[in-house]
Amino acid sequence: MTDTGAEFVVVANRLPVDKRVQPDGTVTWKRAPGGLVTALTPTLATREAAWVGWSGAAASTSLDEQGAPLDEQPRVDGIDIHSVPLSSGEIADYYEGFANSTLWPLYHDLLVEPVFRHDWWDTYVTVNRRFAEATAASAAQGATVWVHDYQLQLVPAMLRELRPDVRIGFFLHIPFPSYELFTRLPWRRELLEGLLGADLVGFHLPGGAENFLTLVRRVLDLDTSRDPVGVRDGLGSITTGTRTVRVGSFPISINAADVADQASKTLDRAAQIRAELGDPRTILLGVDRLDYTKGIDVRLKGLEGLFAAGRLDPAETVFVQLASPSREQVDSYIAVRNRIERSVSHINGTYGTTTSPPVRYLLQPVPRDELLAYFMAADVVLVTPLRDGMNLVAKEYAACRADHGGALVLSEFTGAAAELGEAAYLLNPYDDQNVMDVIEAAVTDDPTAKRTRMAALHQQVRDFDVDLWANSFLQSLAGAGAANEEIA
Ligand SMILES: O=P(O)(O)OC[C@H]1O[C@H](O[C@H]2O[C@H](CO)[C@@H](O)[C@H](O)[C@H]2O)[C@H](O)[C@@H](O)[C@@H]1O
Ligand SMILES: Cc1cn([C@@H]2O[C@H](COP(=O)(O)OP(=O)(O)O)[C@@H](O)[C@H]2O)c(=O)[nH]c1=O
Repeated sequence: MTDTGAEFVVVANRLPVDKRVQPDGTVTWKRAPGGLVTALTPTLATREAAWVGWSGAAASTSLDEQGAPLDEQPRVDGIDIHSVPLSSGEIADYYEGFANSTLWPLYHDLLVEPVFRHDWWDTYVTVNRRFAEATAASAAQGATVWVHDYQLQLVPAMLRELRPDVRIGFFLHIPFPSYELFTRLPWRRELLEGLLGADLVGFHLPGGAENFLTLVRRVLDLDTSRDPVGVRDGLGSITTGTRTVRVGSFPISINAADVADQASKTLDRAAQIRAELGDPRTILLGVDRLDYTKGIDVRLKGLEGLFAAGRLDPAETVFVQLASPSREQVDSYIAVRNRIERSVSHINGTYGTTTSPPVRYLLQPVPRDELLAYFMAADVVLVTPLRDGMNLVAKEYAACRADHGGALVLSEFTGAAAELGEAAYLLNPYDDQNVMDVIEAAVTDDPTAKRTRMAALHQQVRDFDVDLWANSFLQSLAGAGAANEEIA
């Protein structure tokens, strides 16, 4: 970053690092897990960049030995970090409240009932303004600013007011709902107007982009394009005052070559994992944040059904579920955790022995190398969300398997299904019978057929990687920004 600000600024709810304050007051910053962080790391490595976000902890007033405030702007892995402080009340009302108890369930097809509270909305506005102000202070003249996700939908308009000179892109990582769902929001106009501060608004899938165009047309009465939106191409457009906001579909991906390379170094550990699990005939694997959207209970129910019907032998099958704790103070997350843990106990109590339970469940974040070793050890990976914006786990598994081993079971209701659906074992998580049939097929299918499918999956993620995602978005943003600057 120069003295006058960074040329490229990422703005996201989460920093790509976690802040830890030790009992002696020492502060350390550690890389944090999560899809967005994983996806953007390679892009940032090639740019002089700043990242504005929240550390994940409540703001403290900790002082160093000289009585000065602890540094909230470290440089980590070559990125200038600008930490936006949130109080514990703001975490409750903005993050756990409006973001994850209102918007998250509403945008994920009402899998749980969204809560609409005006005090949460007020805090969402306050926190979005704080993010916009921190961004305005960190961006160089004419910088490119990339705002991410549902937690920050008001930032584009707030930032444009503070800094009309910068180019603003916004990308939504979760599904964008239909008119019928979105218009339940008492603040529907404000959220749409917030997004329209951007030069380019991006979604994973064309369907999200088209929902947005429809909403802007019907709620705000603005002129929009009506043609179908393409993938990385065929942008939609909205005319607002003298500006044109472009709207597009940019499916996120991963650094597949890097994942394949790292995975190839984990083969000894993968063999050890198989041995530690008792060398079963089949290892099934799930890897998720513990979220009700991920359908962890769907796969447990399917597995139980297959054991009960004698279609899979629990003595020869181990299902490993790696679950990373998430949003642990939110009621719906406490409820899904209880449901999953009851189901794991029930299956192990019914179909296991004291020495070989068929389900192994870990409620801890798993480091990357260990995760890749599990992918290499697994015969089948189960990705069964009821709804998911993309799902990078599915793409990471495909990238790992350069050996064309294993099989991917994938829900139709993930963004990833749009690209991987033909070669994966696709299932409908709402259909019990289909869940059992598809898991059974992925376990028992002819090995040659499985290898053909995995070869296609692997090639897909190699061809459409995260650089393509970032470059296509940023190129479209440059075009959209330049067109608006010409008019201004
Ligand atoms: O920050 P948290 O509350 O701990 O949640 C972690 C992230 O979850 C969501 O991820 C989404 O983005 C992925 C990458 O595009 C996508 O594959 C996945 O389908 C989405 O659910 C959320 O959107 C992020 O903001 C969170 O940081
Ligand atoms: C459970 C777990 C996951 N990871 C990594 O986190 C991301 C998850 O991304 P995805 O798009 O599948 O879903 P969300 O963003 O969570 O909604 C992926 O890169 C995983 O490899 C991890 O590093 N450690 C974990 O324990």
